Amino acid sequence: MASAFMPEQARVPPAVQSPPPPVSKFKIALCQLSVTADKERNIAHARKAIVDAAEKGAQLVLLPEIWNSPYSNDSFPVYAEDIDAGGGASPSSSMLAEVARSLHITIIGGSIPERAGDRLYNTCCVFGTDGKLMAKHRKIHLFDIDIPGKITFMESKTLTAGESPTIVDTDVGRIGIGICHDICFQELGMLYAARGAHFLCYPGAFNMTTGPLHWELLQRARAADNQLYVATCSPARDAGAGYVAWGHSTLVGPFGEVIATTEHEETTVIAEIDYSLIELRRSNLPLEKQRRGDLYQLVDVQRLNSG
Ligand SMILES: O=C(O)CCC(=O)C(=O)O
Repeated sequence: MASAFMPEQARVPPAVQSPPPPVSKFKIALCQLSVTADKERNIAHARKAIVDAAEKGAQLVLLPEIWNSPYSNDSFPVYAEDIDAGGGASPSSSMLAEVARSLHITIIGGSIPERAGDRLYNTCCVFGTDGKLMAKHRKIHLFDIDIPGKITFMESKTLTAGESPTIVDTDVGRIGIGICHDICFQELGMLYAARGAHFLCYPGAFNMTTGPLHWELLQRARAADNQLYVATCSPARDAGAGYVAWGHSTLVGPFGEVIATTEHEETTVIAEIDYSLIELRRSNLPLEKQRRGDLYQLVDVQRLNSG
């Protein structure tokens, strides 16, 4: 028999309405970069792609997961940078801060291996138009997979999982950040939507096994579930690399529609985001009003714990 009883800890504050976005329309660039073993080259190469994207009108630039280093457990400790140390300890994030400030754009800086004390994280830095570091997201769900004969990879061999969801108010809207495998967990996307996000950004590097099946499916699902924009950005594919990335960086709109995408070569996808579509889709199909909060609820643990 159905019960009306709702345990105390499942009573969460109501969802936050998305605040009016600071811009209604803007261009985003997804820089699907080639990545090599040469870190200096990777940094200069990323800078050039960002400058080119800004020249084409992009106000928000998204980079791939692990764009300054090969994606491997051997490389993470070697390429890791101490983002908080200052004084040139993180050439990758210094470049992003400088270019965001000089071009007056918002950058979601993909991810790089981060060193913090004796731990390593897979970390995304968000820079505002003044070049300030606005947020740092450490990948919450580490990618451990074992499909014999196809793909085995254990991020947990070297990396530590982040402990916090990351949502950030930028000049181009309220953005929820996830890194790659974080996209598989729908609760995180729902949580960001419940906290008023307009947009979810996932730097990612899916592979040749899960990429064809899950990459676009998950992006469209997160967008359609939550009626907001979703963008992903992958490294370009290098068939000779130890880890072969799927590519296919994509922007999805709030009806689950693919707005812009690409294949696996190096390129920059530039597309327009129109936030008025979020309201349109939410009034066409009012999922939030139809939701049966009397039967099930998402528990926002952080909001519960903060009283
Ligand atoms: O979830 C997947 O299938 C791929 C995830 C991944 O490649 C990653 O987290 O780096």
